[in-house]
Amino acid sequence: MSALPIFAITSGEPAGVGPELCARLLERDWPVRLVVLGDIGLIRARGGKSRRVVPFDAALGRGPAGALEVLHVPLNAPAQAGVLDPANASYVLALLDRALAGCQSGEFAGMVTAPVHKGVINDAGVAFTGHTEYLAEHTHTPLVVMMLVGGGLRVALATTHLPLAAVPAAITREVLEETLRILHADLVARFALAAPRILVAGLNPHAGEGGHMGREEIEIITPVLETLRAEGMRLIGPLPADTLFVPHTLEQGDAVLAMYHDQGLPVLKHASFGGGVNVTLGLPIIRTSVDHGTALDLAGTGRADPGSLFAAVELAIDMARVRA
Ligand SMILES: NC(=O)c1ccc[n+]([C@@H]2O[C@H](COP(=O)([O-])OP(=O)(O)OC[C@H]3O[C@@H](n4cnc5c(N)ncnc54)[C@H](O)[C@@H]3O)[C@@H](O)[C@H]2O)c1
Ligand SMILES: N[C@H](C(=O)O)[C@H](O)COP(=O)(O)O
Repeated sequence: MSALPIFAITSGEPAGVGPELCARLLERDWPVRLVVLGDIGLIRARGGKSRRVVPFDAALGRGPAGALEVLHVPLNAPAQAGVLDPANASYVLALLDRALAGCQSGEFAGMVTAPVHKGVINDAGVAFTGHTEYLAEHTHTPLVVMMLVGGGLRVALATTHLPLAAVPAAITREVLEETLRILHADLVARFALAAPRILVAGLNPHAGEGGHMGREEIEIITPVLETLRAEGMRLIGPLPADTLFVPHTLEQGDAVLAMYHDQGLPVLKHASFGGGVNVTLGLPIIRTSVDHGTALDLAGTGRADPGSLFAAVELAIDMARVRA
């Protein structure tokens, strides 16, 4: 029997829903080998006593049938559901570091991340804005693109986790052009779209109303679109963001590029929360993630929906196949 590709699943913030959602991966038969990274005692405790949770054995070509394999990374401090503890921030980051190292070495075919709590990592003294930026930095990738997939939509972002006041200055011609190049290239290479059509949002209300409500569309966005169209990219915009997401317009594109986090993600999450997937484009590895956060209010209750984690695993597997 040939060895199965292994995908690493980081279990994320130990006070959140990540550990119990990872334990629920047992509910399905997967066509690949899944290895959850986390404290094995925590995964067992949050998954319920009857769950079969076993240590990961790298020497095996396949994991034991009907069991969930855990690559044990010890907690720094006991974890209590719903209660954040900065003492475990370095544990959360160690999960990411181990998964990334495995992806880079070829041990893992990709990584899927359960949610982390950005605030508690910062409270522990580590500047952290998200997996997206962390993985970019730790793979020395100058620019990556966050894209969420769900509800029949693909929504990518020109800027990610930064204060709204900092958004306009962050959208330079260089950043926008490179963002569109990454988005286009990965839609081709990882989503099997031969000639993707990308709907590009404006930044300002009504896409600036001809310059009367902001000039970024005229000075930044339109010149970049013209440059890239001349190379053959199929780009539509800049479009007013309020009507970009109406069905008639969405039908004309394969993906949307929104200018900032809360321009694009509320629409996507309204359409698919609990079943959406967050993908990092432009990385040298495959990384997908859930569309939700740590849900501290649900942690330990067993009521959190595993749908987004399942969809994230499925998408990572699909992306690996397209790429292979
Ligand atoms: N992929 C990630 O690591 C990721 C994604 C989003 C948010 N976050 C982080 O999570 C933390 C909490 O964020 P938030 O409170 O804004 O969002 P949240 O997604 O944790 O919670 C928002 C609401 O959705 C519910 N919810 C979340 N996941 C659910 C699930 N699986 N099943 C059923 N209901 C679910 C919660 O109970 C809550 O009512 C923040 O630090 C945020 O930055 C992390
Ligand atoms: N922006 C994401 C969302 O709203 O779902 C989330 O914060 C996670 O981002 P990272 O994948 O960078 O952690």
